[in-house]
Amino acid sequence: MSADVLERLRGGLVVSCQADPGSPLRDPFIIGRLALAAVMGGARGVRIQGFDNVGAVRAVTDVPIIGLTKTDRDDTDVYITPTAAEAVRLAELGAQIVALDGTDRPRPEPLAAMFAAVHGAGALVMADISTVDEARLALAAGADIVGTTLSGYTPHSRPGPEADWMLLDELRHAGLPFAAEGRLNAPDDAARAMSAGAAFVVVGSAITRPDVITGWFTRALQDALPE
Ligand SMILES: CC(=O)N[C@H](C=O)[C@@H](O)[C@H](O)[C@H](O)COP(=O)(O)O
Repeated sequence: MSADVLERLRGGLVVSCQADPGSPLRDPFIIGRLALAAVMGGARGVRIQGFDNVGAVRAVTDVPIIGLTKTDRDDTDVYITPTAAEAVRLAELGAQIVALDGTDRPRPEPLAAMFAAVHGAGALVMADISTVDEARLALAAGADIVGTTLSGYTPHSRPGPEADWMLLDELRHAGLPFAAEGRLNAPDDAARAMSAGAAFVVVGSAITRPDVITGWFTRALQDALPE
């Protein structure tokens, strides 16, 4: 795998097509349809969670797939692709990029070994980080790109209803290659992230979680009701 796949994504939108436990969209056929709709709208790539979903999406489109698993484990807070075996399986199923937790939290397997396994399987590594220090460490350990995915989701990163704009600035000033991901909930946010130096932008909820989007609207209506 060459870095060509990153060039295909550069300057473009990646749509994360995921359905959480309990969602009526949690079905590989539906995830495949969401991915096709995203491609129809101009997405350069898709971010897909789970083996069955990666397989289903690979069967219907050849756009680059960023694959990941979400695995709840008792021994660690790391849940995005926590093991090399999962990472390699994603690559075998057709993910050209494997996303995995690149935070500095205790993890079941060392980062460098996981990166080597992904590269050995012919895929690239997107390390999902929550701070600029984690980005530095992950890139030094061999990640091909970092994603701001986990900012706000670790105890030591900035929480907030908005994207972590400060982290984007820090990554740019440090000269580190990054994808912007997380709480980019409007086209203007995506454009701002690109202007802030992102190689590409990943949007999930605002495009593919209708339950979440509906909640934004219903809450706005409730707030607008007269007392
Ligand atoms: C923190 C975490 O587990 N993020 C997940 C990573 O794959 C997804 O649930 C998000 O939808 C994705 O990162 C895109 O973000 P947003 O949905 O905010 O556009």
